[in-house]
Amino acid sequence: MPRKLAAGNWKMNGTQADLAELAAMAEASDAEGPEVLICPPATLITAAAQAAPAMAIGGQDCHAEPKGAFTGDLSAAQLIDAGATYVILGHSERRDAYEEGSDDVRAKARAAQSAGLTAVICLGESETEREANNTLDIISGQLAGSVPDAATPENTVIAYEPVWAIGTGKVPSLEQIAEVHDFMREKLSQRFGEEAAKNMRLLYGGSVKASNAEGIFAIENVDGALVGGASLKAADFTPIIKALAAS
Ligand SMILES: O=C[C@H](O)COP(=O)(O)O
Repeated sequence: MPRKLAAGNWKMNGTQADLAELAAMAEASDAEGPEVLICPPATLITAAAQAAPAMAIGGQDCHAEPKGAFTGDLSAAQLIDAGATYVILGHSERRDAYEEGSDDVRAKARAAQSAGLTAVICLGESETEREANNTLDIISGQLAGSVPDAATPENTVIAYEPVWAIGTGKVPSLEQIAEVHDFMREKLSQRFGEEAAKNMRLLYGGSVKASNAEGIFAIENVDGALVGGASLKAADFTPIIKALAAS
């Protein structure tokens, strides 16, 4: 069984003053428990890595090219240089706002993995797609299109994040989460083999809170969570880490 992962995505939130939260979160991280990852804004990666050496630190995006004239972008090697070991790719906020398609996500994931980062590749259906009963088709397409052929349990984590559940307080039923996670595990198994698929961590993301974490973590193919709003404060994130440790 892979080591579980409690991941926090701070999105465009946080300044130096918020690093104090990391120290409190780090107290809930221990070598026996789940791995804890925080992906702060890029401006805080180095300081976060120094402030919380027991936790993993990640970026929220990277460019597919290793360097060049890409104003405002960051390469995978630059994230590593700053102290990151993970990078979130294909988050729906980037798929939507920057029109990133699965081909773009796969190219970025290849660059990240080649540089030595673990890519947290996000997928998820919109509310319209869910209502039209297209969820599994969407997941299948995004999984096939976004995950590089060189994916391994070490360099890849998959995060299922229904777009309609992000920041809304709406959460799929436990049966709906289980259905998608079982489906992803099976698809990964067909492509990468049973052993690799079993060890590739599958996270659920979308309005995870202390109050719903226990139920979500009890689902067989959920290996952790990608948490947005509830990862900003130790008081909110620590109970989620503890629920994962207890699952
Ligand atoms: O990356 C995290 C997700 O977008 C979930 O965000 P949320 O926990 O605020 O719903």
